[in-house]
Amino acid sequence: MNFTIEELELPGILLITSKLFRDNRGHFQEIFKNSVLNVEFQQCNFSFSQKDVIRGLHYQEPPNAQGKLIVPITGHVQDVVVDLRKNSPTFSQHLCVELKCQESMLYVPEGFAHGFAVKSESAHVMYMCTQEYNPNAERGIKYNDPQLDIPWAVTQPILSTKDSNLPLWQHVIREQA
Ligand SMILES: Cc1cn([C@H]2C[C@H](O)[C@@H](COP(=O)(O)OP(=O)(O)O[C@H]3O[C@@H](C)C(=O)[C@@H](O)[C@H]3O)O2)c(=O)[nH]c1=O
Repeated sequence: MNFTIEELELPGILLITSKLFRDNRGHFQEIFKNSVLNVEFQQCNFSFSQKDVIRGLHYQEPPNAQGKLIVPITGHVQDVVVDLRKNSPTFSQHLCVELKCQESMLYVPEGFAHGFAVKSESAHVMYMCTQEYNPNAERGIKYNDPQLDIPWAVTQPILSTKDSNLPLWQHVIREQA
């Protein structure tokens, strides 16, 4: 078995490591195997970001909610998830996980908002999604929402205009109630 999987403090969030096979050419690594993580993916994305970028916090509304396998291809990111599952004992709680290329990946099931901050000079991040992108279902929460109080590793982030204007947690929850 080339993988180790550890469920973290928020139920359903899986930290995944995969064995690195080194040889005289370089190295080889498995990223995903259906027998290890029994998830069906519908889309695969790839983004490049410079240091101090924060992307997030993003999610899609059901029935377009996405589970995501986050794979840093280069660099080092602080990955952040927020539990949006109303019936979850950890509803509204967040988790920050350090992800380094070749060392760690994260599986984030449906029902979480997701984002990351780039700690290295740059980072290429690939992520596989269980549902296709749907701009009408796309939602977000302001990364620095005071109620969520996430200890971001980047204090003066580079953001997209869209992410600078995301609503606060209290408005998101009110809309969903
Ligand atoms: C996410 C996405 C974006 N796009 C387009 C929309 C937009 O014009 C451009 C850039 O989109 P965004 O600014 O939303 O990209 P980005 O901020 O990188 O969005 C991503 O952030 C991370 C944290 C996630 O968890 C992802 O699910 C996704 O929401 O790409 C697609 O065509 N397909 C997609 O699947």
